[in-house]
Amino acid sequence: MADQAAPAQEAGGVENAQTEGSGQVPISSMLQEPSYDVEVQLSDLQKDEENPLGSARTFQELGLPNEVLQGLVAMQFQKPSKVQERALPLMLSDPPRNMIAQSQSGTGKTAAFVTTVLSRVDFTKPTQPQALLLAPSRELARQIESVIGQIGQFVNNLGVATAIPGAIPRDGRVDKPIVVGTPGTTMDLIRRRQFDVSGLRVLVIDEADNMLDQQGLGDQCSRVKKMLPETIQILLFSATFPEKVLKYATVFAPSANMIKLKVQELTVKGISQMYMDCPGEADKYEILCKLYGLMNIGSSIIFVKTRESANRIQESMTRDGHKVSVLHGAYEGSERDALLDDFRTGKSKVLITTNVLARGIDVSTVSMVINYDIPMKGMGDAMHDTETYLHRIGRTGRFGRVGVSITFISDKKSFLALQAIANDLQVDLVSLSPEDWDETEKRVQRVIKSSRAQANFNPSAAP
Ligand SMILES: Nc1ncnc2c1ncn2[C@@H]1O[C@H](COP(=O)(O)OP(=O)(O)OP(=O)(O)O)[C@@H](O)[C@H]1O
Repeated sequence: MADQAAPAQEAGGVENAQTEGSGQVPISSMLQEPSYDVEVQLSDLQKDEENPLGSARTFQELGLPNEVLQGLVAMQFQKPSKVQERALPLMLSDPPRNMIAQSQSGTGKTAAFVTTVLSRVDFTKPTQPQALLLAPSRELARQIESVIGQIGQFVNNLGVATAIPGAIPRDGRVDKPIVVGTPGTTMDLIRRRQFDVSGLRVLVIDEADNMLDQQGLGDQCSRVKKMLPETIQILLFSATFPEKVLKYATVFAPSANMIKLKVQELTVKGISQMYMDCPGEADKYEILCKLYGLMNIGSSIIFVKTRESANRIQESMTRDGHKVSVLHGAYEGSERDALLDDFRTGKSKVLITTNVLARGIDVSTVSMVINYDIPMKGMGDAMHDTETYLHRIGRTGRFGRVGVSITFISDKKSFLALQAIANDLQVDLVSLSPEDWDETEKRVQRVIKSSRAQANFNPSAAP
């Protein structure tokens, strides 16, 4: 069976999310001056106990194996973030206990579960799969593989297999201690007996709310789990856990330790959330080009609803002299890999994509995210999708960086949807007007400049 990581609708959000857009606060009344401070450096943020990056302890105090510690030091991780500090001791305790952990986008969840996996695996058995990590897209699986390679660079016999389409030949075997994959391919490999799961001791599910969603990947993940040893330690991670999915998560990972965020903690302070009030749908394209024409933005991502509109916008922007790439689920795996690699290295700076890249992708140079189409979900796109909004804007403002998100609204439906999202997240949004480009430029450039300055200030947050 093929992976459902890139469905035709490219809906990466949680279909069953319980989002109550009840209170009616007019967006215009939420207007505020953006506040960010370039002078705040990562080391300062990490001293702040209230900050999600802050912590009272050091990695050395967490009792990690030496070679893993060395890897963290080599990555210039000076201190654990809050989720790392709190989750690591719980995940590493004996006997192993399940974990459900929520923490804001870009606060180091990946490093937390990768560190756990590297600490749990017995590398003297280099051909025996012992840890399985599942992610919703091939891009995220490859990224996790790369983080394992970095944090695990001093581990003897480190081996990682990727269970993504095309990676393991039909007659091949999964014979590495760590396996990272998408659920469909992983399920196929287990069923075809190419993947011996009997020695697995840890299962990590990243973007767990999305992965356990019964309308999407939930069925595949449940099937995979049924084939694994009953005693396996289950670790579920995400920036969002809507109540309904959380309930199922507690069944999927019974008796789990839990780290949860309050609603007002969901957003990352460094992301300056703005919206562009476009006169109509037909004006959005021109406004987008004007934004890119006026400003020197650096790396940015433009999220649209469908593959077709992604292609259309890319073709038009290219014709109009902008250098932009497009990535979505219709591309072949190897093309997708090359496109994202080019974006990571800065070879391409503007990426137009769908929800397939809404979650998890970590490119620290991204200073702007555009929601060209506001994320919606449900039959006929009837409902605003707060979770996908949060994950999309979380592609910027990573680990103490600042960034800007601009959501385009063009009619009553999109206006109300954004209002409901702002209400769900209890955030203020800054209004941008296509009538006043001087002001727009000033507001956006201020954040972009801060983002650049910050990258220079702060070597450990630099790409
Ligand atoms: N303790 C640390 N010190 C410094 N940088 C860190 C630390 N932990 C993680 N990072 C860096 O922060 C960035 C974001 O981390 P990561 O991708 O793990 O976030 P995440 O919480 O998984 O985000 P998302 O919710 O988007 O999946 C990465 O570039 C990572 O290298």
